[in-house]
Amino acid sequence: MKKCNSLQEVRDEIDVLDQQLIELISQRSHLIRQAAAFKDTIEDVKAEDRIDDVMQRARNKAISLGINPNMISDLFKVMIDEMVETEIAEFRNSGKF
Ligand SMILES: C=C(O[C@@H]1C=C(C(=O)O)C=C[C@H]1O)C(=O)O
Repeated sequence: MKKCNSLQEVRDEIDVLDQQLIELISQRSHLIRQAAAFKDTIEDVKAEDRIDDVMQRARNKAISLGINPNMISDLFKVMIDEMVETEIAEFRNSGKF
């Protein structure tokens, strides 16, 4: 991680990372929509076991990086809840439901 020499430099670095985070979340969101095409039921769309795996992997990664796993769980919960809703809408629009 880069060592910054001023508050402005810190903020500039944060601003760049925030944009990258949003771009990654956007890419994730587009992938989630594609998943609907490979599913047959609403239970498949929700895939609770897969959510548990994703959450556990995210928590483990947070712990390995020394950041609070509960913060990551909270962020992922908001993100996944929203994305599953989007996938359900995509699934319904596909006419399979
Ligand atoms: C993308 C999927 O669909 C849903 C979205 C998930 C996610 O946001 O990671 C995980 C499981 C499903 O609830 C999937 O089944 O992999």
